[in-house]
Amino acid sequence: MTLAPNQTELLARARVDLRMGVPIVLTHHGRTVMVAAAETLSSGRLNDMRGVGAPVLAITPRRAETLKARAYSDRVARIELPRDAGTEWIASVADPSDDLTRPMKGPFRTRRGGDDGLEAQSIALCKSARLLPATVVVDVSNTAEIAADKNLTIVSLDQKMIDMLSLEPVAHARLPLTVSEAGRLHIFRPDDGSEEHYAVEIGRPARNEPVLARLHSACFTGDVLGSLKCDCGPQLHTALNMIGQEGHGVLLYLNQEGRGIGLANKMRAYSLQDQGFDTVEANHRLGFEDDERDFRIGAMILKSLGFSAVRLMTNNPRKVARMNETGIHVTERVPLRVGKGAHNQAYLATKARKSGHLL
Ligand SMILES: Nc1nc2c(ncn2[C@@H]2O[C@H](COP(=O)(O)OP(=O)(O)OP(=O)(O)O)[C@@H](O)[C@H]2O)c(=O)[nH]1
Ligand SMILES: [Zn+2]
Repeated sequence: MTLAPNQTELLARARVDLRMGVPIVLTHHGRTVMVAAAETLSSGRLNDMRGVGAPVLAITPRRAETLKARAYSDRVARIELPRDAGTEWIASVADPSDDLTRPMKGPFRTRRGGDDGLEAQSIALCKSARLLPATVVVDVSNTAEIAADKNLTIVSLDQKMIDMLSLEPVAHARLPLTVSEAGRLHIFRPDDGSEEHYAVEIGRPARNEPVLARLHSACFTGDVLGSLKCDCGPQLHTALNMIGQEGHGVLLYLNQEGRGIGLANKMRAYSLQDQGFDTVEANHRLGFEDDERDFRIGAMILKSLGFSAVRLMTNNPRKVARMNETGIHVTERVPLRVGKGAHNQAYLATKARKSGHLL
């Protein structure tokens, strides 16, 4: 046991720094870089980073494709920052909101060859901080001096990243609901400092039988505001009703807003959808994959509650596949087709066509 923060804890700290616009330092196998999130970097700090060396703007291959920039790698594209490029230039490359009104972005000089591991890691950090997936990265020669002098968070990635997230149950209490008075809400806290997730248990489902279950991803707009752009609100309430009628079951409310990109990025995606792009194209233009969710979280919560088999309420075959792969046996898929209307018809059709959802 040591007082000093470990790698997971330093990464949590680094995510907050990036959100606040404070650069961080990443090291791996003798290479050291300073990293800032494109979205939050100020002009003053950009100038400071230029004093260290020649920065690149790291973006995802998805975003590079939209910008017609060569990625030379399947994990990251590194655009050389022109001498006169300021934060406005960086924002216009990272953020697609004005792509249509300013179609002539570029041409871009991208770096080829060399080690791009830290650039790729920096983008993964931005994604987990729910920021736009774009970073300004500069190689640093005098690590100790820079970090000690400026008090920046330094994270060494030499140790293999522990991909095995773990979640702890922190509290639960009785919660009578409209659909059933026998409700109980459980809170689970990930050990990497990310958002907590919830399980609504109704009745006292037997642990040795397949439980009627829903893995619901947070949708503030649909679940809370009653947005007509998606089917989330009706799916949430129908699932709770079905479990209530059966008398036993569990609904996981996973804080993976916007298929894991966060609400701010989802609103950026909605704005692109208003410009004519569909839900998948909008994610790609922003630099994200179609779906950035980690469904292992759902499986871990189910296991922690003592379940090993589910009758899963979903139209998404990926959820079924991921549950089976992560040790939760799906004995039956229970369709959940509700909430179709004029505003979300095209959205649901795109999910069926491009993401394999069952209509
Ligand atoms: N990025 C993005 N996310 C969206 C959009 N519309 C809805 N979402 C999010 O999509 C997720 C929908 O989650 P779910 O309903 O659990 O999942 P699903 O993949 O549709 O599968 P099932 O509902 O189980 O059939 C929520 O996190 C919403 O916030 C969109 O246009 N773009
Ligand atoms: Zn929704």
